[in-house]
Amino acid sequence: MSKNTFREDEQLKETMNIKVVWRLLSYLAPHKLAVIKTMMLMMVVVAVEVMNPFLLKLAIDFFIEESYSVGLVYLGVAALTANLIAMLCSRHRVRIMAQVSNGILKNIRQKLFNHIQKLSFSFFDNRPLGKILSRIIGDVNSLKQLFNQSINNLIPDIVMLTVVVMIMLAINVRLALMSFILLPALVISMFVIQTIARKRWQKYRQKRSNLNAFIHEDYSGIRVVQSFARERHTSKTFDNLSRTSVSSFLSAMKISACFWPLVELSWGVGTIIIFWYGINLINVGDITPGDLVAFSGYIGMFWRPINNLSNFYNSLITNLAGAERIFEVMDITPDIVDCKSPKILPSIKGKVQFENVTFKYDKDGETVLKNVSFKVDVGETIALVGHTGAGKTTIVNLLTRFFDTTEGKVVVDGFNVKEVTIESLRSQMGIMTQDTFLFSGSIKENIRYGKLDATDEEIIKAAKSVYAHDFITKLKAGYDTDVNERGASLSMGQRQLIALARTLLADPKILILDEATSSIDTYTEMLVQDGLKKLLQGRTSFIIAHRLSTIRNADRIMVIDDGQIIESGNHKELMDARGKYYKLTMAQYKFLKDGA
Ligand SMILES: Nc1ncnc2c1ncn2[C@@H]1O[C@H](COP(=O)(O)OP(=O)(O)OP(=O)(O)O)[C@@H](O)[C@H]1O
Repeated sequence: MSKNTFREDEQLKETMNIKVVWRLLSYLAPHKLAVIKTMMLMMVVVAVEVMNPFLLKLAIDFFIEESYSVGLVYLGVAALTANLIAMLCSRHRVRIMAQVSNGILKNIRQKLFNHIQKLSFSFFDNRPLGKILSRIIGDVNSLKQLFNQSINNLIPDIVMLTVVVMIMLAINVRLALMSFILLPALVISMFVIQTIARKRWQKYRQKRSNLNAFIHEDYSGIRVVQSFARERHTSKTFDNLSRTSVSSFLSAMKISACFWPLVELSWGVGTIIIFWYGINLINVGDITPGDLVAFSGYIGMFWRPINNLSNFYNSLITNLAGAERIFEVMDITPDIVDCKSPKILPSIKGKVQFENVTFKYDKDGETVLKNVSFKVDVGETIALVGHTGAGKTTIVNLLTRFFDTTEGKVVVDGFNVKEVTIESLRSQMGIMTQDTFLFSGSIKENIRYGKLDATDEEIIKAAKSVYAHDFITKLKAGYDTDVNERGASLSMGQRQLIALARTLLADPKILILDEATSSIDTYTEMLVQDGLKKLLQGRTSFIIAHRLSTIRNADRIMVIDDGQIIESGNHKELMDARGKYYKLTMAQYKFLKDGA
């Protein structure tokens, strides 16, 4: 699968709108009580609002016409009290719903974050980090408005509309039917608009995601950008992406903006029709003037929820694209998952066996490992050497189950790695890869990452064993020195030493060091090797290194070439055999000698 870059739009699977909506609504389930409470509060508000025009009709048709001022005062006081209560209920409702909608967003974001963390390397390999961030932050935020509106307006507006329609029908059926005359045309136009708008909002979210991906990539590679003085070039790319994002937004907005004028036009025309028709009905004695005044109050209450509902519909269309993108990621199943009834790998000794392992990264891709078999005894140190791209890292990727074998099996202490839980397997392995990643925080915190409950003494001991202690204590704040994001304030070699201490602190039974000391100077490496020798005792370890002096003392050296083990033995045996290992060693020796 080719990597989706900032240059390409992410493709979404078509999902039915209604399914996405139901799925979104299911997040309301844990907040049932709060929603019911809000609805009850809203009922009070709706009842008072609906009552107001009726009180006006009473005032006009009875108290004013019959000059009964005491009744008018009572009516005024009752109306004022009812409206005050409604106002308090409304305030309380808004507060509850703010809590509910924020709770839902937190829940969705947490779920998405946890899910993405479990996804396989291929997920991360195939899309830029900026696009992933765009989903966790941008798309989840876009749901906020949707939830706020849906809870605050949707249900109350539907209730209000139903009650008002019933009252209008009760006042006068013909007048009421006249009010609904424009509705079918409005619904059809809205449907047409939404079909176009949804596509446009999807496009906008894709373009925004591309922009995020580019910003993330550019800032991550800022050293390369600046060292090649490519700032003008990247600014131009940014400008292009940003323009595309803005124009896709404007294009979507243009169509969405048709919603409100349409509703307002219908509202205006509808009101004119009612007054024209209502006056005719008064003239023939079908309704009283009070009925028409009350009706004109209800007509406002009829169109306002319709306006709100159309706003909600508009916001649903606008933000549904965000929800679709969130659910699409949630539905991706990791390539590597626990089998149906996995065993917990008991505390291992460290015996490893590869049985006829064949592997391809992609189904249709190249075969990277070809029928590889070997056995490693408890405590053995195995070195994997070979040309770039020969398949060394792939072997340890299969052992740690970052990928699954295409054929054959990988066995640890008699257990097929596919049949045990991933957590019980990986928690007994210490893996240090080429890209030494340090988290923002202090050196101490970074080393402690290997064992979260480690004491300061244990941390210092681990650092001492890899000869990191000396340079750490020379730093201004010692172990409390901040390493900045990704360890930017340290040299590559220093970062590797810290990562090495972190891996060793975890006290793994199987240790994997993939180019773990490649950036450390030869002298320090010699010291580190010395320290490692003691630490490797009793542990099975796999060491991958291009610098062959690093692995000279390994119990066994396996030479990988074109996905196969072509030589295996200790340094002396392989040198005596004068095969590939001998050639590689001599070539390196000559290179160093010529360079000296
Ligand atoms: N995630 C991946 N998806 C597809 N192909 C991959 C992936 N990782 C590695 N490969 C391919 O698999 C082959 C073996 O890669 P591997 O990383 O195992 O080599 P290596 O011997 O460790 O190389 P190096 O010494 O450069 O680290 C290479 O041809 C590489 O292009």
